Amino acid sequence: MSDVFPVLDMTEADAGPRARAAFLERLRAAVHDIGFFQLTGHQVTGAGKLLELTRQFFELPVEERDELSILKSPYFRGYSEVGRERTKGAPDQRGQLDIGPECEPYVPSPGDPEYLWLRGPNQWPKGLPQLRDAILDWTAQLTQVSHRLLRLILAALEAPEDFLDPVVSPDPHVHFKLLHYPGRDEKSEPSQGVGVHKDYGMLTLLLQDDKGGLQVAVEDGVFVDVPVVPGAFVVNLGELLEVATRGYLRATTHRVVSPAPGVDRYSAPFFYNPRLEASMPDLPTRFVTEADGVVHDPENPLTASYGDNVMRGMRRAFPEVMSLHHPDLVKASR
Ligand SMILES: O=C(O)CCC(=O)C(=O)O
Ligand SMILES: [Fe+2]
Repeated sequence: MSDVFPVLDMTEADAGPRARAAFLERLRAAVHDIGFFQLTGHQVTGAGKLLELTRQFFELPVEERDELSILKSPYFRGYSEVGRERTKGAPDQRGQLDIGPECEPYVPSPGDPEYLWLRGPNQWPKGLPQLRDAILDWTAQLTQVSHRLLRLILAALEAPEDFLDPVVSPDPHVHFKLLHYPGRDEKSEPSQGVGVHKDYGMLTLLLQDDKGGLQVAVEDGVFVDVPVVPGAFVVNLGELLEVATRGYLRATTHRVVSPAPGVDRYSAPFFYNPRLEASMPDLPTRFVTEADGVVHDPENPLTASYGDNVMRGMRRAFPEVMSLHHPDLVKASR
């Protein structure tokens, strides 16, 4: 399976012109052919500690986790118990903690774009005080790696490396989740850890433990397992890069199958996105002329506006947060 998901060593991009050219060629093939790869040589530290803290978070007493319930946050931040988040209308069998850039509480004014509700504070567990610093350190490191990787993807497409800098600078709207997939019930069929979807933004860097369960649709309805490569991030592209290249860059559909009974899986995806207010420009690359065009899902029409896309995703994923905190927006969309 390692041929399906290439392993790319980021240090090769800085190992002289020949190694760099070979790296960029492999990167271009990966982001065009499958839209998923494994990234090593990223120099990020703290993965073991973060996975251990993730496990400890989900072992906190349920009342402590519920204190951080996402239902308390108009900003879509906090803890969701198994079954709260929905993908294509069906409940996902995973618990999660949703985190975004740390901001003061922000209340948009009438007439402001709805997506400004995504600005606000995170909720942190009192019983695991180390978690906040570990996550802020992790997301700062991953923001840098993602930015380097985005520039390498642009270089691989023979576009100016800094072309997307104004879209992400100075404050990309990063999104981070801690995830716990409990084992399925003894007698049930493999169940929806997370349902079939594409990611919204530009790049996802996933840290996973050694249990596996992430699957990618290599063709319609044919899913293959993503192997566990110790020390690597699983990287995939989000819908905005697909839109910006008329489909040359692939945002590939994926899902997670719940672990076997008695097995717990932990993972932590980091989503690298534009600034909330940014619109995604078409990428100036000759490769788009070879592209087949974006396959639009009529149930999820995409626009170039990151904020609008992500807010639409939040409406679907967290309908209770919408009806509790944003009833006027629910009414407006009917
Ligand atoms: O947990 C995983 O392996 C993947 C999670 C995922 O695809 C997502 O949250 O968008
Ligand atoms: Fe995903």
